[in-house]
Amino acid sequence: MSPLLPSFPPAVLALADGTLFPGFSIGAAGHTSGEVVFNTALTGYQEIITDPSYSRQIVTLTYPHIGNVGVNTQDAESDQIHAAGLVVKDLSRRVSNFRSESSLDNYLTNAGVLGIAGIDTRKLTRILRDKGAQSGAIVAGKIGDDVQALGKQALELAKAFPGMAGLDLAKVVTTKTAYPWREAEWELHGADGKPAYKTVDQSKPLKKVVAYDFGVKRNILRMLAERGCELTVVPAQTSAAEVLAMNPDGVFLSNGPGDPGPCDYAIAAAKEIIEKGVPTFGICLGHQIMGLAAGAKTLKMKFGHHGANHPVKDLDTGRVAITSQNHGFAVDANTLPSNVRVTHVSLFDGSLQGLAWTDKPALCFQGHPEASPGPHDIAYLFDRFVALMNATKKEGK
Ligand SMILES: NC(=O)CC[C@H](N)C(=O)O
Repeated sequence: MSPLLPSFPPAVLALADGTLFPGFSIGAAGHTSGEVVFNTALTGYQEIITDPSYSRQIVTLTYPHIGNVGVNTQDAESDQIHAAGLVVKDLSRRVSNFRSESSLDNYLTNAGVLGIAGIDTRKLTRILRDKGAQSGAIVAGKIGDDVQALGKQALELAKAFPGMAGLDLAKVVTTKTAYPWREAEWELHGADGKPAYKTVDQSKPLKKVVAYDFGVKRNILRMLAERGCELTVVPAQTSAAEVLAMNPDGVFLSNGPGDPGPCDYAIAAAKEIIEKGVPTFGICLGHQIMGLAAGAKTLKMKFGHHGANHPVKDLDTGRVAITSQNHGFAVDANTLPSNVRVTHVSLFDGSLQGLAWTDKPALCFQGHPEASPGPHDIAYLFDRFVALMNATKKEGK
């Protein structure tokens, strides 16, 4: 075991295929299970584990040195850690960053979330890449605990986790009540190095946007607000009638965890809103829900896309964008109706990345244009949504 963490209690990660990875417990003690996925981003561990789309997933970070910049209040993408567990190679023993408020280890512990360090994440990633994402579990014990017994328990839990297919988690992680959002992007400046948040610029023509929260990341809301959107964030199960009664200029469907297939309430709402001709934009789970609303099917990918370096081609401009990705399901390109066209494809595996409706003001993207973490190459999709709203005559105006 890694000599770097001699004073940490033992923990074992088990995969459902029977592979055991003994390591050291970081964060909370106890046990957790979920789908084990790997993320190849080099930065942004705090944004990753607080992304609600990771609910019920144990995230392996392939970058080997994690925790060195600590954690802070501003970089959380939601109000809690959503990943079911965290797997790293080396946990940085020192935290050094002017924005750091706490260590990753403490952050996990305070949130009651388990992590495991000292794992050969390259070996683990090769298994997940070759066999596909699979169920797994972490059991974290106390110093002196029998590692074999921990492993046995972890394997039982791993085998008992049913997998992500069929799981509707959007309605689990969504906000309970609607709320307004006015915070725009932030900048780092000032002697204290604290971020300064901008609010919606009232001098620009404002757009009223209703945002469905299926597990929304804050930076999406900020990037929409930055572009003059006054947002009302609504629970996942809000009906189309309620949304349309707000007379929005546009509707946004957020990212979120789980399988899009069982989200029948959201698929029905998206269908009605798109058919009404209200400009609609979806990201990740929102994109999948829009695809299902159009009559297409979704499929489970072998190991999905989780990272911040995924090349995606814009078929309209021919330009390649390096994008952030986090999804395990995808819209099946072979099932698209004739009024929906493919706008973006992944240059890693050719899978479908973006859609636009030919007869309605609607578009959606499988990856994460808000990045956080990741490059901003594809942030122009937010501008396209605003342009769609500008080009669409609102009923009654
Ligand atoms: N980031 C997301 O919205 C993920 C969507 C969906 N849960 C998937 O895994 O494909």
